[in-house]
Amino acid sequence: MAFILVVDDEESICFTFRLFLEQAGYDVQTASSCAGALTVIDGQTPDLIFADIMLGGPSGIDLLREVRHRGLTMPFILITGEPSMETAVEALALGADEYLYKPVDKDKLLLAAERWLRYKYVVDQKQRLEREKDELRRHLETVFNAVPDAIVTVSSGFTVLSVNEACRNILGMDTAAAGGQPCDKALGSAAAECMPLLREAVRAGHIVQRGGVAVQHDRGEIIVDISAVPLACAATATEHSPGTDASGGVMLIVRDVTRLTGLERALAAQHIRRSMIGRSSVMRGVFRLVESLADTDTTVLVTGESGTGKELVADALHHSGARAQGPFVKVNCSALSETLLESELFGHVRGAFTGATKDRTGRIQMAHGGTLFLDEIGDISPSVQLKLLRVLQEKEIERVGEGRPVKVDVRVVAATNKSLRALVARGKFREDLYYRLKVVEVHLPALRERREDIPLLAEHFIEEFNEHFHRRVSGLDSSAQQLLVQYDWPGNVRELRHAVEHAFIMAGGNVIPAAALPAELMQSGRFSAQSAGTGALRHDAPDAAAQGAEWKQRLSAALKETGGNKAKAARLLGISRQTMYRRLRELGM
Ligand SMILES: Nc1ncnc2c1ncn2[C@@H]1O[C@H](COP(=O)(O)OP(=O)(O)OP(=O)(O)O)[C@@H](O)[C@H]1O
Repeated sequence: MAFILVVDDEESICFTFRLFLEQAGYDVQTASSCAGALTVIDGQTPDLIFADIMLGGPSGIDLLREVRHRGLTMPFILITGEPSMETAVEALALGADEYLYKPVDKDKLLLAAERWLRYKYVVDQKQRLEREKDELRRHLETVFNAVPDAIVTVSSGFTVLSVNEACRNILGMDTAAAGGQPCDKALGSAAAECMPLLREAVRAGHIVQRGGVAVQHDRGEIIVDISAVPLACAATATEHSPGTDASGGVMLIVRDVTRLTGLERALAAQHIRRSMIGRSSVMRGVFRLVESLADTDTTVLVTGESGTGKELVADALHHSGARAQGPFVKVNCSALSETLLESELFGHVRGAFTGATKDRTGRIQMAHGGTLFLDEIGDISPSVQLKLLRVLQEKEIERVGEGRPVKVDVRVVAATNKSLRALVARGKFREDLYYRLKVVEVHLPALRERREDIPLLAEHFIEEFNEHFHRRVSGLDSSAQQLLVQYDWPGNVRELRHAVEHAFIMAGGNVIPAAALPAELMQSGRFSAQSAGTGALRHDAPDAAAQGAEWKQRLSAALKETGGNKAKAARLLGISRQTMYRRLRELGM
């Protein structure tokens, strides 16, 4: 409720004014002198004052002067019985809002009260909004200066409007002098990287970003992510809305990611070393090479015998590099016929050939923004070779049956266990494609060339199986380890993994004995070449009985594991079904 003070030395006026105003719903106090009025004001600030000029002592004008002197801005209405030009002028000059002549009737009084209280409400609201706006501006300024990213607002004519504190550290800017300067001058050495993005954002009217940009700085080189955001875009937070009017200027945001990049590199290296096991110097060299290639877009050819980990290398190159967020698409080139491979890789349009009932996106296009892994690349036909060459040279594809090329952004990693050089020599593989693929070659050595990695790999697989089968196998006994290290591993790490899985399942206890290993390994050790070939037991050997018992144990374990399924048990033991039946017969099982 509005509070009104009425000041008059005539008691009857105070009484009637109070009556009329209270009836209209106002809270009213009266005073008969200037001093009395000031006592009321000290207790509670009125929203409106009506004061007679003549108060029989200090006048209403003195009261007005004191009120304004105290910085109070409420409407002040002077009332006089003897209007004079001079007092009216003085009153208005001192800040009186209205000058009323007696007699003041009810309507005149209420009209004045209502008008001036409404005016006061509007003025109060405006002042409150301005205070809030000031507070918000101060708050934003604090945030603007506290954010760790360098922020520069730039007019559409590329003049610096404002900069925050972080610009000093990240861009080496003189933040006090930057406002009003041409942007390229204020940005100094960062201008070469930032200006094209600012221009593009103004031109296109949408956010333009670039990551991992190296900027020279007095602290040396730093790596930054740069975004240029049209201010209209920032205001409406409509990211990537093409066509936004950028005439309001652009905001440049520069984030120092030097430390982050270092951490990412360390994480990437960790990823590679965790997924790929090996301590031999040759494998350490492979890891170093893979780490250094992860962040590049270079085409990589991974070579090595089957099972040496070529796919793991492709996977590590993708997942520890800049394309990790993009797709990793694998194509096994030897698994498909020429036509199928072509449409699998490049896609096709409906009706391109019999059976092409609808449009299909090829794997290369699916890998856009990521990595395409072409396994068994040595097996592709001459026509696919030619098309692939175009992908590597032009970075574009053409779907089968469509004459229109489409741009693609893929990193190609190819793998082969064949000698592409020999295929080139025999005219089976295009030389130009060979060199395009082999920009960098990662060669994986056969397992027999790095026997020191075998115990480590076996341990790694046992841990994996422990987790998978919920067991606690602690490792291999020394003879089993010896067998693993001596064996030649024609199937390389894949074969080792299968052998350890086999032994893990066969072994009843917590330590894996040599007897639990697959037949081929046993044969390479204690069984004769003849038995290795036929799978027959050597009853003439001095330890035939022991071997028989061992086999009995292995066969029962395998049958138990497979729920009595002999075919599966034979597979588990690495022997043919016929051998399995023969052994069961021989051992009376
Ligand atoms: N260094 C390694 N550390 C751990 N596991 C490995 C390593 N190398 C290979 N492997 C494992 O061996 C198996 C075969 O690996 P991968 O498929 O990568 O080989 P490849 O060379 O691509 O084989 P292929 O030529 O037959 O396609 C996989 O189970 C893989 O996890």
